[in-house]
Amino acid sequence: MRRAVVLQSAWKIAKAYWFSNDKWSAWGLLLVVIALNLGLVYISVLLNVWQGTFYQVLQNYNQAGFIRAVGNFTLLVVLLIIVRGYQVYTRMLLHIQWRSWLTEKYLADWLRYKTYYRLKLLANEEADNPDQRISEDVELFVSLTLRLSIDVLQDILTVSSFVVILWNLSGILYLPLGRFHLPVYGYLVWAALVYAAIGTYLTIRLGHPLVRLDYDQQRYEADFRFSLVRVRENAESIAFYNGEMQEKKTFLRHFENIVNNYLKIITVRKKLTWLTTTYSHASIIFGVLVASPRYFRNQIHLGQMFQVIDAYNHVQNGFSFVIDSFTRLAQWRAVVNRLNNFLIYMEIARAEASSSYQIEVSRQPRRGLTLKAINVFRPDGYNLIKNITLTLDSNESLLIIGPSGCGKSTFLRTLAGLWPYANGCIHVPDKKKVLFVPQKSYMPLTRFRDVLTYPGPTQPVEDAVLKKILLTCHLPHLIDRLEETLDWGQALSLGEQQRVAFVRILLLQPDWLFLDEATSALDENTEKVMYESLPQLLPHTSVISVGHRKTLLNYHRNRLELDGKGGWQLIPRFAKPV
Ligand SMILES: Nc1ncnc2c1ncn2[C@@H]1O[C@H](COP(=O)(O)OP(=O)(O)OP(=O)(O)O)[C@@H](O)[C@H]1O
Repeated sequence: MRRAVVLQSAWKIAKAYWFSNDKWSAWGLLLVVIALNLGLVYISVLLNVWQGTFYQVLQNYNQAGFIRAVGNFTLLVVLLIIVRGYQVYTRMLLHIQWRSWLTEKYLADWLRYKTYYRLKLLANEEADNPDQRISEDVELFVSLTLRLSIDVLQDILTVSSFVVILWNLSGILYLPLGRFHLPVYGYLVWAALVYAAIGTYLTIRLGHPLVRLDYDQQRYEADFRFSLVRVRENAESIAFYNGEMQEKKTFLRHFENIVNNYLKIITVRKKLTWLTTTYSHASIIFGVLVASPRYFRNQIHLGQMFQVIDAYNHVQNGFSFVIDSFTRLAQWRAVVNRLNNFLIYMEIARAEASSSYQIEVSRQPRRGLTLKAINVFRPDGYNLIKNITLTLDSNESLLIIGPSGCGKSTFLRTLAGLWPYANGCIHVPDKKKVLFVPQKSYMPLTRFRDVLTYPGPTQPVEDAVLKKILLTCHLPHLIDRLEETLDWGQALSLGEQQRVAFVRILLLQPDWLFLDEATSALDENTEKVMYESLPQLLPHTSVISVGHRKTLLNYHRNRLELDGKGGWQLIPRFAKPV
């Protein structure tokens, strides 16, 4: 990204907080930090003046002046310690307030309109590892932005104050030019400026590759972490396949990227360290050398000589801000780039895939579900289901069947509003509860009671009700484990998890229920019990299922057959309701 674009993007990310509802406390805290910084600069100017006095009283063998100078020094240092402590405290307070606000914003954006799901469909590496963006990158952005901006401010203040001191101590230097002597005002300032400009230029040239390398390093680290997490999540499946060697290869491939990139980073860092060490050490003697002509001509005394050296160092440090902060700046650019891309891809994911893909959803007082000219596509544009039009009254049931890969699950995703690659019209009944149940339901890491009521009941569910439903769903052995917290997704068998999904259905009592192979792991008898419990306990619920098993035909009155080439056929009322 170009520099202007980086600044624009950083401003876009930062602006939201500084103009949010929290803006008054943010600006207030920032003002306090700035005031404390001003205080620190002022104290360092006083310490510089103190140096002049101190070395002069030493040179003059003035004991009373010496004792007074030691007393003043103690006072100044105590003040410095107190101000510095508060400066660090307020700066960190501002940091955590800003980070909290930004994290909440990113979390809300990521979860809004199912963006977390849509981002996965984009399958773009720029939108990868949202966990890293929200945890690490937000933290880095806040800490680096504060550090860089407050440091810049402090450096400008320091440089301005000490330039005045240096200017006053510089006097006029006469440069011999043939028979003339050219007067140079403030030569100590110009010398510092030229010295810092050369150092800055060299550092930028040398350190520039770090921007890309730091960016890649963060990405490789996140990919490596993610590959480890995947093995943890799929431990059993990998163990059955004896896939350890394959996994090891994947880990090492990701880790190799980390190492290779790191080697490139350390090569650049080595050169940069040579340059910055040379630069900072040379600057000490450079300051003395530049100030020495005036000292040896007796134009400044020893105290002023030390004052020049001290002021010179301050100005040097101020100018060399880019050098000291180069790696930080590189990191900051990379973080701004990543966060900006994340924002852009979240917006893209939320937007329609394209204007040709648009599902129009209207809510109607009628009780049935109507689909008009619905087309469902794969992301590559292949038309999975063409022009489907049908109406399903409430209390009806529909089974969707067809060969594997023909688009049954994708059709349900379209009806749920998750699938962006579709067009047509859907009229859905107004104010009705709708529930979609996938083949493998999500089991949060929480108490079993909360797993059953996920995503959270509007009213607490009584134990007696829970126990009764657990019995209905053939889960009697779990009745005594309601308070237990476990990784239930790992602990329960797939069949048990599917029965947990039925517990949720019976608790939620939806008006429209969509089941995507929700009984595929159950034996036929248990499947029968589950399906038969629906009309008995939820007589007003319309059920739409996807499945392969012939037995499912017994529990649905209508059938929709997909052929995988776009064709479909509705066979109404082929079976008796159970
Ligand atoms: N996120 C995706 N990216 C790319 N292609 C996808 C994605 N999701 C689904 N598809 C493709 O869309 C087609 C339909 O998939 P879908 O899961 O709907 O089939 P299905 O009929 O439910 O299959 P099965 O009976 O095996 O569960 C498949 O070819 C699949 O590869």
